[in-house]
Amino acid sequence: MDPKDYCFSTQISHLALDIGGTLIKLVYFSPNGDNSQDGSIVVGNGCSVVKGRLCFAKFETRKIDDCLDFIRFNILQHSGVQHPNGTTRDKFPVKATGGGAFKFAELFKEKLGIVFDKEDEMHSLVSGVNFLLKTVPREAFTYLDGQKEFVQIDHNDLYPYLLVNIGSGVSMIKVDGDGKYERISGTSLGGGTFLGLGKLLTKCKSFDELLELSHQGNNRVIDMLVGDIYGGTDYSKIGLSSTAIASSFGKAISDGKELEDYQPEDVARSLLRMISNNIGQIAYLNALRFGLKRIFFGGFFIRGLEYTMDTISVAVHFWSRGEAKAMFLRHEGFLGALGAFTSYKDQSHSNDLKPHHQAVQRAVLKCSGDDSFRHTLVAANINDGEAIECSINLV
Ligand SMILES: Nc1ncnc2c1ncn2[C@@H]1O[C@H](COP(=O)(O)OP(=O)(O)O)[C@@H](O)[C@H]1O
Ligand SMILES: CC(C)(COP(=O)(O)O)[C@@H](O)C(=O)NCCC(=O)O
Repeated sequence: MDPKDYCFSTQISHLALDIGGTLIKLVYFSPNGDNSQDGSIVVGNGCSVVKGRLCFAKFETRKIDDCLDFIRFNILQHSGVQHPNGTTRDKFPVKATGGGAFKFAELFKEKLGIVFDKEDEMHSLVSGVNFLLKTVPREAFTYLDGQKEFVQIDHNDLYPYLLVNIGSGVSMIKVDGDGKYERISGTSLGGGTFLGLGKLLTKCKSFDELLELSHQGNNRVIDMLVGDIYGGTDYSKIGLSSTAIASSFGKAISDGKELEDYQPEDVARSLLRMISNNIGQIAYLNALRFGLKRIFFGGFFIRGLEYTMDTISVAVHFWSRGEAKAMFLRHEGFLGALGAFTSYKDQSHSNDLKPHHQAVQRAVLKCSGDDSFRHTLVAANINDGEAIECSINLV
């Protein structure tokens, strides 16, 4: 990882982590160098506004030591919170969500002197999506037939919607407003299944390698199509074309082949299609249960991959007969971390802390066009989303 890809122009003042089953996601605020001396501009009511960027990074959970090093060297020491000898000089409030906020709490305390301020995972996911949809322009888009189209979000007509977060596993949450939500379903066949089965079946070592393989593959070599069963014709009476998948991996039962006889790229393609299709279908069924027309898909499984988004969109479109719409998010993998970040506003104010360690107290991540601050989106490390220019209020 090259430090130049991250935002370290000045001290990092706020950090939120989402520690999941597969990946650790980080969102941190890097104030601009052009703020006044203490990094802030006073705007009245004892409130100061700091301009800067929300930056994003991710690590594999199994390589948690890399994440600890990153935080130690690039955030704590860089911000003067920790001496190079490891002693911690200041309190640095860190928001944490995901299962790892519990599992690794002791480790972070022991290695970095950080005590997590824990936020609920579902709550954070919902806060993250609402924040993105309400404040970041051109965040949500549809993807169908190779066409990406940004969706204009009407703030007065945002709810209800279904959020489908595809991480290691999949959570489906009906969202009715800010902090108003219910987890209505889920499935254990998620991104972890794709990666886990993919590693076993293709011997590839990483998610990126598996995706790369899937690009080159042809799922029809392994999937049993309707046409394979119906002698090349459609089953039009029930609306199934001859090219529709009748049974994922179904050809493998009759080909008399071993795993080695299949090309790994075809296996990867079939697997990606199976997982994406299945999630699209379960999502649609849950949307139907509650009469929801809009479905937002998040989680790092999607990774902006056209084939994945197309498969999910087609599944939703097909099963809902065009009634429901699948939508995707540019910061798809950072929903939980962003949600945890926005929860800084709930913290109580402490006068003892330096400005850059103060709690963010108002509802206060302003990126939208209707305030006086510029909100250009800045390209950053393409693997880790895009930095978001914004300002935060310190009270
Ligand atoms: N670089 C990567 N390494 C591992 N898995 C990745 C990577 N990029 C995307 N993924 C996919 O994203 C999934 C994890 O998504 P994420 O939303 O971070 O879930 P979690 O919170 O459970 O870690 C993985 O199971 C895998 O399918
Ligand atoms: C347990 C989890 C919320 C953890 O979140 P994750 O780390 O997978 O993002 C998620 O894996 C999940 O919802 N699994 C599906 C369980 C089920 O409903 O069958």
